[in-house]
Amino acid sequence: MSILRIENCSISYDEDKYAVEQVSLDVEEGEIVSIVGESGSGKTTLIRGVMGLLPSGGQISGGKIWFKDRELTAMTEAELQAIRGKLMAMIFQDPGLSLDPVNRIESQYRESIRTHNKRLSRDTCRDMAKKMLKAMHLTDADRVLRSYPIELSGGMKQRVGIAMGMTARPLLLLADEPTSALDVTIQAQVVREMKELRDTYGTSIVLVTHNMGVASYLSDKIGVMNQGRLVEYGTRGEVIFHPKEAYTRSLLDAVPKLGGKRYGE
Ligand SMILES: Nc1ncnc2c1ncn2[C@@H]1O[C@H](COP(=O)(O)OP(=O)(O)OP(=O)(O)O)[C@@H](O)[C@H]1O
Repeated sequence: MSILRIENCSISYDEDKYAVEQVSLDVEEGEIVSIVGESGSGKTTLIRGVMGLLPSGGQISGGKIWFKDRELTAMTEAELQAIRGKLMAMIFQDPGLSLDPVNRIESQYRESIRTHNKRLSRDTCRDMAKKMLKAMHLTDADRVLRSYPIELSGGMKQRVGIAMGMTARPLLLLADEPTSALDVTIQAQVVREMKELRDTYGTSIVLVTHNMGVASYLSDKIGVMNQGRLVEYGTRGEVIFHPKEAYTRSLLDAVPKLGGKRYGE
């Protein structure tokens, strides 16, 4: 069954220009879909539109978005809020920005869990947090929980962000460039850990990235956006090895080769 279905969706900030134009795509249960494209191609706008979190001035000007059998584009803000964070979570590019610098990780984590489960005890919240932090390979979870954000590295903060997003076991995780602020080695680890989370919990993931290498490693399907349009959409194998569009080929050609190979095959 589709977890996310986007049908002919257009999103605009100005009346006469579309940031996203007539995009349609399907994300199945447990599937990882990457949306690739250059800066300004509309990737962030598309996933913010799915979450109902467009910046002011942005609006869905056409089409429909479905989460399972419920139409998101017909929901009130209160209905969307009930879904956000619980069934559908979003992770942002800069892990530092979503954490409050003056509070320890544990209290922020607890607050995020209690948004949807008000009655859970401190101990229960702590156990839930520790379990998910360990799943993200933060082995010294106690120390992480005691820390302030400034005491953690960029990679650790991003793992905390992903763990927090995953604690409610959402069916869909939307991740906007979740690794691009990290250095290359840490990036590869975090990407691998996201894949493990999908394997463990069956979460569908939509990943926005400008990095075709990351998309190729992680995805079941890849969508390519150019100037607001989804110009290519298919399985990883189709898009990487048999791209239909010259634009996709140009993105593929830009991926650096490692040991004469680009995609580890
Ligand atoms: N808050 C906003 N107000 C007005 N226009 C915006 C706003 N946010 C984005 N846009 C415009 O919408 C288009 C798509 O931008 P978007 O940020 O979705 O692209 P992107 O592919 O995610 O780029 P990046 O990789 O740089 O984040 C661009 O033309 C951009 O200028």
